Amino acid sequence: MCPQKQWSIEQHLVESTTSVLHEQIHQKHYTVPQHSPLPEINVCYAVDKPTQSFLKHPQTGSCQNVTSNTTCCSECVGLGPDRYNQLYAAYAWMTAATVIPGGYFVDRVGNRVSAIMSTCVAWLGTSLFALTVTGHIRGSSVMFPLMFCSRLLLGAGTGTALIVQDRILGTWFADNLSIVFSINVVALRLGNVSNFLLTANIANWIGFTWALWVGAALCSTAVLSAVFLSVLELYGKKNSDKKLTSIPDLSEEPVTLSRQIKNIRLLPKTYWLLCVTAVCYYSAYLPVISNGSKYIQDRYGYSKTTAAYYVGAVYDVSIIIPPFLGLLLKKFRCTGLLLSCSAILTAPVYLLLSYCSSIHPLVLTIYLGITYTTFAVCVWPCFAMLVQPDTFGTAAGIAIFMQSGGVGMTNLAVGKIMGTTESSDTIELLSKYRIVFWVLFTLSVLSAVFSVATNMADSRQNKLNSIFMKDPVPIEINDETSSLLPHPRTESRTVST
Ligand SMILES: C[C@H](N)C(=O)N[C@@H](CCCCN)C(=O)O
Repeated sequence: MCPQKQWSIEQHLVESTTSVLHEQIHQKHYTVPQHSPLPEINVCYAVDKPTQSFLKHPQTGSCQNVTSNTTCCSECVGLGPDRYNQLYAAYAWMTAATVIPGGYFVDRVGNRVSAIMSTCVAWLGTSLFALTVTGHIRGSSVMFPLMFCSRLLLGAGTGTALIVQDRILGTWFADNLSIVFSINVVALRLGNVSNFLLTANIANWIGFTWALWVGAALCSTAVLSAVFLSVLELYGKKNSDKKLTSIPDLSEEPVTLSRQIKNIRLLPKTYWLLCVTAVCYYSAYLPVISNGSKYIQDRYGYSKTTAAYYVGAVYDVSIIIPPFLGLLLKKFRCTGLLLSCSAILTAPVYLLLSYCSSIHPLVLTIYLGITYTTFAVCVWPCFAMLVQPDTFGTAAGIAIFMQSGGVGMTNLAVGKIMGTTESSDTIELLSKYRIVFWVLFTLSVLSAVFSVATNMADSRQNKLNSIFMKDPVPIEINDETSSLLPHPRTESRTVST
């Protein structure tokens, strides 16, 4: 199945030598980035890969009583791996727990209030985390509980902020969904990459504590952006010559729970099929991002830095190609079809990573970057095309809740397969990786199947592929009391005044 090319020992030695050079150049660069919503929020992460060494290192505080043969880290706070990973879990599960009520909250109070409140909560979380490693709190018995609380706040804030972000794009740019969502993916990934380029270097330059405070200060730009956005939205709604949104202002009929429940029940089948498509895709893709660096070290023999650099290539691609994809979709208006193509073309990469060591891992990570980026640029605008803005928050909350649940379960499954302690036998280790890749491949195939089912379910109205629409139906933004408009939302729309 794969072109057979055995890497000789010499080749591995050459590779490991050059990777040492890489180490000098790219130290602390591409460790595994994590997904994050609003680009400004991205600097809100207090716990991320570049700072993990300061957090996990067992040695804490001053180094006076450290014996010569013990590594010392006066900056470190000594959480250890278990408590460090509890901070990640706190964030992930809080995001999942809050996105549904958060999405309803967004629909109820509108973009402006929810944008400001969600970014304030995230900023509070980041600031609290910085406080925990400052002064007398650092190393005290309350440090970790406060850290844990800060991660809960961050999870609640960023999860809701992600929904607000997409709702604003879907509300204000319904005529250019592909373009704006592709730019959004670029902003997200720029946030990831800049976060990993800056955080560790700042920590090394002015110390870990100050690095976290710099992060908290940068996170405040998310709040300032939300305030500026709110001013713009107010101005836009008062001065625009067309009704840009069907979202009721507070002065109009408020969004009620019963109305939202009715609207959710009225959501088309395509929405639910799209949710499953996204769940399966991200459940397969994200574990590769989080475990890819270690796998590349174990499977191909690269250094930690080189391996992380190769995994980071996924995000390099995500910074470059989205605008081109957005322009392509704007012209051909076949978002649903491209979604299926990306899902189908992603599936083989999991088996190639597992079985074809003769293919350079960088080739496969760049390939994954292209298919993932195409999928991300397509899937989120599809939600905006299927759901009206006044229900989008609740609907997006359900979608992200399902996605978080799927990703969480897949990560647990991967952990169970790999075992609590890493196998020292390479053959056994690689056979465990192979099982993992078969699980991810299966999820990816399911994602492709459900993406095709989504397009088939949409084929009557062609909301996702308006290129096939015979006579584009003008979108009438009628009174806000109606629930879901019968008309499909397409890239080209006519709105009533
Ligand atoms: C993991 C997180 N919930 C997520 O889905 N991240 C997506 C968000 C893309 C948002 C586009 N408006 C990603 O691909 O990073």
